[in-house]
Amino acid sequence: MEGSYLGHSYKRAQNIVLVSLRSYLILKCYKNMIPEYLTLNTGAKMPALGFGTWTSVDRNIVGESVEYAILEAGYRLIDTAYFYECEDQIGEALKRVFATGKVKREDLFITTKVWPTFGTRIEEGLDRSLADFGLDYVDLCLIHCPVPIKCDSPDGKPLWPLDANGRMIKDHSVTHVDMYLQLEKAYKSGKAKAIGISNYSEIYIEELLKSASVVPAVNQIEIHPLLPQRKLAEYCQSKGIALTAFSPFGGEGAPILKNEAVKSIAEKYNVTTSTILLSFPLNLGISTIPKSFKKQRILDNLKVIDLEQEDIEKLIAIGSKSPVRYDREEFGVDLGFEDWKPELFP
Ligand SMILES: NC(=O)C1=CN([C@@H]2O[C@H](COP(=O)(O)OP(=O)(O)OC[C@H]3O[C@@H](n4cnc5c(N)ncnc54)[C@H](OP(=O)(O)O)[C@@H]3O)[C@@H](O)[C@H]2O)C=CC1
Ligand SMILES: O=C1Nc2ccccc2C1=O
Repeated sequence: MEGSYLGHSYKRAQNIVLVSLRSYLILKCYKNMIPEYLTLNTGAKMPALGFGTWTSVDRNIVGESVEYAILEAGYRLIDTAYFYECEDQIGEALKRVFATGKVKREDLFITTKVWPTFGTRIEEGLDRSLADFGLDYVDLCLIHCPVPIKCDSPDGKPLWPLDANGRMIKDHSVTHVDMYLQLEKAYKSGKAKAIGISNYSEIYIEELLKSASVVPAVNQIEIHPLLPQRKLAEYCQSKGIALTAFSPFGGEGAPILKNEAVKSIAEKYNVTTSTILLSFPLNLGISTIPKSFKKQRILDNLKVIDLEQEDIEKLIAIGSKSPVRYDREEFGVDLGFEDWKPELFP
């Protein structure tokens, strides 16, 4: 009796172990569908989900938000730019983070962007960011956008010089290809472990690749269900250029969180709409960098899930016919995006 009882409990234990092992393996495969990192064409691993830092409303709390995001929430990628005018605050935050001894420089992936008022002095633009950070290298440095902007002052300001007609003043003495070739020098000097581009459409990338000796590691562009940019994304991926989706919620005020079609997919999975919007690029192998300076949202924005193929397709369909671009800055040139509508940029 005792023997059979022991035998029974042994079998039960064995079953429990087998079932647990099977669940673990299923869960492991399931979890693995969303990448934790993207491997760049340099071989470096870039965290797939990072922390955005651009704001026009609450710049005074960028530093403390970055500190919280790294130390309390566990973000390891910080996305910033000279244009955001907060890199000094981020530098101070990084010093506080390193002083805890819990996170080291090599645990973090810092992305910055050189603003094109430094069109003829790209390396100097990067040096200014490095000085503000108090770092001797960044993990990724991007040309912020492919339109050189006129500037005569050492600090690259004004960032958005306008002529008497309110048009942004371009610098015709330099091309977007020249800007990138200067960035290649910074890469070769080790100040940027990887280099890339931002706001580049296919036509600009084609031109760039004819002269570049270093294929951009990343193109950072606006991507979300209302602007899926599938053709550009697939083109970049075919060239070994990883993508980062900016404005995953549609930018300030997070307008896409109110989209009914996205909401109904969130209901199906019993998750928040923000989880769906962040899971969307990740399920397509695209990294993303949501911005929030609110503690609970900083934590919430780490929640992502695997989406079924039919839902990924539903999300792509939302903006495929009539894409909506929220980042509508007027550079005075056609940036060559498929959804470009001149009337949006009068
Ligand atoms: N390369 C480029 O040209 C560009 C790059 N970027 C980068 O991409 C990052 C992200 O894009 P961004 O334009 O900031 O916009 P996002 O799409 O990340 O949206 C930010 C807005 O969403 C709100 N928000 C964040 N999380 C939540 C949540 N869980 N629930 C409700 N609201 C939320 C934020 O408010 P709150 O802070 O109050 O939570 C803020 O108003 C930028 O910060 C920047 O680093 C952005 C634009 C252009
Ligand atoms: O995050 C950003 N917000 C912006 C607004 C205008 C131009 C560039 C950017 C960014 O990179």
